[in-house]
Amino acid sequence: MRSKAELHVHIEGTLEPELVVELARRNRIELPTFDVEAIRARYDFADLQSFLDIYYENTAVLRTEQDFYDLAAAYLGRARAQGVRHAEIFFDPQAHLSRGVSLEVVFGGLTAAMKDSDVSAALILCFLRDRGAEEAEQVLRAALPYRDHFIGVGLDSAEVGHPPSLFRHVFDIAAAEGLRRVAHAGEEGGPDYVWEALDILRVERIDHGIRAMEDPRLVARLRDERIPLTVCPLSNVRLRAVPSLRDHILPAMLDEGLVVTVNSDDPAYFGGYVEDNYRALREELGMTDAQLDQIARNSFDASFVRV
Ligand SMILES: Nc1ncnc2[nH]cnc12
Ligand SMILES: [Zn+2]
Repeated sequence: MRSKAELHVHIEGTLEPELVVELARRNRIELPTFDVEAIRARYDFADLQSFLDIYYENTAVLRTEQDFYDLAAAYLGRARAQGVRHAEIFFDPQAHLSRGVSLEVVFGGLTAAMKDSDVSAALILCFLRDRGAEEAEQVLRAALPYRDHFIGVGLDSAEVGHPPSLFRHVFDIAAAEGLRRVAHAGEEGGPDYVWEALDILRVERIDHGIRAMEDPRLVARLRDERIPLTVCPLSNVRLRAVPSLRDHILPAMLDEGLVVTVNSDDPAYFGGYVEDNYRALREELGMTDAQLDQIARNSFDASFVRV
């Protein structure tokens, strides 16, 4: 199996139904069902928002440092089995702060699991764009005492209607703190969101970015500046950003000379971890070993931490 880095995975998106049930029992939280197959049966999504509704609902079972430890330890173990040598992991502090779970608990559990793993790992703090720029700035300021625990900031959650330009100021603060910058753009939103992420937020990677392919000038910019794109093929299929894997634009992105990487996004929800994405590209899209080798090399070139 190829060694690879994973650059686009949300730790909350690695919460498998089995762990949802275990943590709900441990924390005495009521669930609509304790049947893991019934939970999984709900994972039939019409679009990004219908997924996010369930994703945030399930995070309610994460309460204690031990819960965050168990979540990250489970992901790192699975990632290791899929050839991941290094992971740059997103987390959504607002999804926890809003439930009364402190940053100390979140950072404590995640970083302890990272220390105990032999997979190299780093955290990227994501702002929930649908909660606005003011709250994003509050979260960043609250997280600065934990500055040593994360390497960068990102922008996720419901894309359309929440353009990157709204977050200029908080990304400026992050840059001044020496934090790396990424943003989800061009997943459901158009190429204009990718332009804004580059020009206004000064991001160093684009998360998803598949719709950038609609704008030849943007494709040229991404190629010329070697801006990496963290593409998530199984996610795009499950969230209906593309009709099927066979229709995915990823091979064309590679042909354009873009620095494409392949990632799992929210593997507990989308039917596979990162190697499962590589395998699907080979089996369903007929991508060659040489193409997949290039993608794996790109993942190390595009990572913020050298391994
Ligand atoms: N694919 C995705 N897009 C936007 N926000 C997310 N949060 C978790 N997964 C996401
Ligand atoms: Zn994502």
